[in-house]
Formats: sequence, structure tokens, C-alpha cells
Amino acid sequence: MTYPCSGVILAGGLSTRFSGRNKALIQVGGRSVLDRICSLFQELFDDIILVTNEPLRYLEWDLTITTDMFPVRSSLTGIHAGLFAATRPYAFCTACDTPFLKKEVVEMVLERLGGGHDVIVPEISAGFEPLCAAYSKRCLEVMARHIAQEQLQIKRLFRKFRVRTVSEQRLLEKDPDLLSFFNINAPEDLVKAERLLAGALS
Ligand SMILES: Nc1nc2c(ncn2[C@@H]2O[C@H](COP(=O)(O)OP(=O)(O)OP(=O)(O)O)[C@@H](O)[C@H]2O)c(=O)[nH]1
Ligand SMILES: [Mg+2]
Repeated sequence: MTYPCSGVILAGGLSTRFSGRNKALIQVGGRSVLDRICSLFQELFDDIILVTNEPLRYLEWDLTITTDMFPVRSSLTGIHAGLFAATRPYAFCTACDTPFLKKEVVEMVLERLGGGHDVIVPEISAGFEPLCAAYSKRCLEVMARHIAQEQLQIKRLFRKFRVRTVSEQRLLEKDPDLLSFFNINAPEDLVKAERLLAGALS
């Protein structure tokens, strides 16, 4: 099944909680997080875009590379750049620090595309998961305006869009521990990721 959607990986953060280390290239279970996400995306998308401000670090990857358009550090800036570069009407956006993103969870978002919605996003008790969500090209203009005004909270943006959520109950059916949303922000998260993997494999 092909969806009218590009896959976007955001890798333009400063990684302040991880001493500036490039989280996309961090190894988890012997494979980089980027490698894990790429394998999954190749099964779902024929247009895969990496948003980075250091393109030279990714020359050997079979990806379309784009850079941020606004000099404002925020995940919204990366979503905007990826969505702008997308060749399909929607872009599914993920962070580059999510080693356990599950295909079934991405598919739950993709299955809800269309129907006049601008955004399809998981919503769990902790709130929305905007870095595991699909955005329509229709969002670009409003996103650009928000970034230019340094209103960078994605949640605030949602008030302006027709948003369809994927419920926690549904997500739990496919990902019982909601590990798709686990992200490596600090060194202790990497330790946790390795532990989780060891537990799953033993
Ligand atoms: N393209 C792009 N991606 C970004 C930007 N800021 C954050 N991201 C990405 O958004 C995702 C989520 O960000 P965080 O988990 O907070 O990562 P981070 O910003 O590198 O880390 P911290 O500085 O510790 O918050 C990661 O994949 C980042 O690479 C940006 O300005 N541009
Ligand atoms: Mg993170």
C-alpha cells in the first residue's frame, strides 16, 4: 500500500541534553537510530527526506536532504522544511532519536489521511505526539507565519488546523508500552534503550 505521504526525519536539533552529540547516528543495539528509521520508512514511503543543517554528514545515505528555511531552532522549523520539500500532499514527520518507532503505529496515522484533515496525530494521556504525525501541505503557510513570529509550540498551531487524533486506546493495541514515542534525549535514555532492547531480546 502506498500512501499520499512523504516520510520526513528531523535531524536539526542542537542535542543540548546530549552534549551536542548527533543523535541520528547514535547506535542502539548495534544500529544507528537513523538506520532503524530509514529501514522502516523504506517500507512505507517512496519519498524520504532528512532535514539537517549539516548535510555533509549524511552524504552516504540514500535520502533526499534538505535544510531548515528559518534560522530558528525548533522542531516546528524542521517540520516546515520537510513538509516544504515533500513531493506528496502529506508528510509524516518523526524525530531522529526514536529507535523504537513501530511500523504499525505509523500505519495507524497513515490510514487516517485525507478526509479533509490537516493533521493526523497520536494523542495519549501525556498529550499530543507531534513528532509522530502527518501534516498536509495546507499547513505550510500558517507554520511559516508562526515560526517567523517565534511561536514555536506545535500544540498552539493545532488550534488552527483540522486535526484528527489517534487515540491512546488504539495505539496501545499495536504498541502496548508506547515505545514508539520513546526518544533519546540524554545519555541515561540511551542506557534505558539498550536495556529495553536486551529485555526484548532475552
Ligand atoms: N530540522 C530541525 N530539526 C530540529 C530542530 N530542533 C529540533 N529538531 C529535531 O526535533 C527532534 C526533537 O528534538 P529534541 O528531542 O528536543 O532534540 P534536540 O533539540 O536535538 O535536543 P535538546 O537540545 O536536548 O532539546 C529531533 O529529531 C531534533 O533533531 C531544528 O531547529 N531543525
Ligand atoms: Mg527528543
